[in-house]
Amino acid sequence: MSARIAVLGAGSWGTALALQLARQGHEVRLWARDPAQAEAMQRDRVNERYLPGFALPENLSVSADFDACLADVDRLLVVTPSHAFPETLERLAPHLTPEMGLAWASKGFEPGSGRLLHVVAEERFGTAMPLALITGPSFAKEVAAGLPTAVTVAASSPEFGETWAGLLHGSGFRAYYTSDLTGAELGGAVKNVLAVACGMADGLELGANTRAALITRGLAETMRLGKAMDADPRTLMGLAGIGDLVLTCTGDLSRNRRLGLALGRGQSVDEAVAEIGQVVEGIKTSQETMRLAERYGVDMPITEQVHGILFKGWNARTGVKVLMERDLKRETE
Ligand SMILES: NC(=O)C1=CN([C@@H]2O[C@H](COP(=O)(O)OP(=O)(O)OC[C@H]3O[C@@H](n4cnc5c(N)ncnc54)[C@H](OP(=O)(O)O)[C@@H]3O)[C@@H](O)[C@H]2O)C=CC1
Ligand SMILES: O=C(CO)COP(=O)(O)O
Repeated sequence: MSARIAVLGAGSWGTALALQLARQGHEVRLWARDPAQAEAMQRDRVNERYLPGFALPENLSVSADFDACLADVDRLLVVTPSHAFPETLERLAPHLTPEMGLAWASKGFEPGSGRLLHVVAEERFGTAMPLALITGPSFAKEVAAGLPTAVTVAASSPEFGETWAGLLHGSGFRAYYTSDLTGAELGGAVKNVLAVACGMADGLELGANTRAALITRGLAETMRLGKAMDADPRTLMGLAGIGDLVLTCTGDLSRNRRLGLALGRGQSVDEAVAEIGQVVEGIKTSQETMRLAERYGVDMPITEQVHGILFKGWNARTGVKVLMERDLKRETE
């Protein structure tokens, strides 16, 4: 059944998900915070700034009027960068009802506290509010192009997970659902930090063995954190974990991987971020992941190196040496 859906955040991912929902026959209202951008998108029927080349269909409208976008909608989906998630919740609060429920597709933690976004939402709206996160290996450009993609919807109840999977599912886009919000959020956030590490190794031309080692040992440290935070390990072995980790560590569409590549080739963080011109979640997420690692007493050496390189002036080549010279240990501990 077709629904009226507000998508809040008109970057590359918000636009691609709005397109996918519109393809399924829903009436989609996309909110852009910049009035000039909203006007240009509504007029030219394309998101020239964040997702050029994909025509917006008639059943997708764009506006900078937040309240008008949310008036009388059946469902709403937040797709801002994670640092804007708490303020977006405050703005949407007067419109939100338990019948509507809250969904989001941002990947990251609350800045300054490291809290998972579902914990932030639960604290704001209570445990009766249905919550769902859309995550998994999904580059916006490929979804917009209609290339086959599989994601997972992690939700506070199987019914709400199935609802969102049903809204999105179709036209070569396959949506699974799960109830492990913690595992799904950890997988989607920490992989951005690990993609910076893989990009750096590739920028330094360290070869395919290094890349495979970083992906595998990166998964090991994510699983250690997941265990400490009661995530289901099967989630981290699925689309939200290894799936997104492999995509982001190896696919050059990844902004996090591209940041790493630039750093490995000797560019500064500021230069690289300016050149990418879009959100690079791994930067803030490296800080918050270190906060979580310390809070839960979990060893996360790759994350620690990325964080040190981004924030403390550590050297990327030295970082690899430090990782290689760690004490001998069992693989599976
Ligand atoms: N792109 C992708 O392939 C995927 C992205 N994601 C996740 O989706 C989230 C959004 O990323 P993405 O769309 O790619 O980012 P982009 O960099 O493409 O776009 C960011 C968008 O967020 C808007 N924005 C920035 N700050 C705020 C704010 N405070 N309030 C409201 N809007 C704001 C920007 O508006 P303005 O132009 O006015 O600055 C812009 O429209 C991230 O968490 C990302 O990890 C997940 C899966 C795939
Ligand atoms: O999350 C993504 C794909 O699943 C997008 O990754 P980047 O943010 O690194 O571009």
